[in-house]
Amino acid sequence: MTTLTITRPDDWHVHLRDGAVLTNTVADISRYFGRAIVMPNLVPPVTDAKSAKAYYDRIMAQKPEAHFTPLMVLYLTDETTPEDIIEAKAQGLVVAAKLYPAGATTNSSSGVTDISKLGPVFAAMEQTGMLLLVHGEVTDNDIDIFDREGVFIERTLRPLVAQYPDLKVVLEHITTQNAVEFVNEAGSNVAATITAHHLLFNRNHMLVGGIRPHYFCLPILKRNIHQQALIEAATSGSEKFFLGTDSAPHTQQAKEAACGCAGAYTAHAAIELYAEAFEEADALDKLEAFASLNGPRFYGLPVNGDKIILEKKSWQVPTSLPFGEDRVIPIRADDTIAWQVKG
Ligand SMILES: NC(=O)N[C@@H](CC(=O)O)C(=O)O
Ligand SMILES: [Zn+2]
Ligand SMILES: [Zn+2]
Repeated sequence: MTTLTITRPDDWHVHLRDGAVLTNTVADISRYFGRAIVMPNLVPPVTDAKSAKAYYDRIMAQKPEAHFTPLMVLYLTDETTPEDIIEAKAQGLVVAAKLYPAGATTNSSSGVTDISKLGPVFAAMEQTGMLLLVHGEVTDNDIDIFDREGVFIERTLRPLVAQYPDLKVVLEHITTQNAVEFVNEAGSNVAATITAHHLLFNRNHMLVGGIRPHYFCLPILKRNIHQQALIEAATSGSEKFFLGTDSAPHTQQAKEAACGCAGAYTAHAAIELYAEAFEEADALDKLEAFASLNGPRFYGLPVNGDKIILEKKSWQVPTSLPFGEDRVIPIRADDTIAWQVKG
């Protein structure tokens, strides 16, 4: 049987949500990931050291596998102060702060309305070495949803990166060739995460033969030339690109609705789906750097000290999975995945 042994990977972008569903999301994410950057877009959001500690404790109360550590993130709002950053950094659980342009995505109504007012906050992040994670989409009604990432890069991100050259910035869940080019051309302080679903799918998967709500996520799946650019970036060996699942569960009812929520659930089989994408690109030898080495290097954290083993052994994904009192439909539901993690 074909096997692949890699250093234990980390997930640099995941939504675990809160309440009863933590039982399911924490079990899935901690199965083999060493660490996960836990997104703060709860209602209300995680905005300071105190709420980050409380959320951290709720995650740890689920008794994740011993190899797992959640890394916490502050949600930037118009009210965030430099003191919030300094206090969170000193507390030690928070490693990054997240910029959601107001209204860009799920639970982003408290997001930032005027980025120019956050100057002192970005300066404090630069000084304390706290990373800035960015949901990179503009929200203007007149900008087409397929163009929102590209416009955000030119209008907001390029000037921001120029203004704060020492700020470490991760452009999250990139979906376009424009984003790949921007990150490649930027300094070593700029990196990006790429999801498994943006490597495996393009907008045809979501829209041909019927509308498939479980493929609907933000930033939205793009045309195949962009998918190809993401595959090339992830498998290029460049240290600037690393694994971030953006596994973002919503209940089956919330997805299969007249106005369905954005988000795809991949935490049930994350590294397995990435392995498929890398195998398809004939680049399995590049998976370890992308999944296990580049992320910690960029965050200034040690690489995990142990290994996991992937086996080429097809398995059937269930029709749905438990999600608190509800069900979540995972990516590849009722279909097979070619790889399995041993043990
Ligand atoms: N990716 C998504 O489609 N949804 C995420 C939010 C986000 O990461 O933008 C969610 O929280 O549901
Ligand atoms: Zn996002
Ligand atoms: Zn996300």
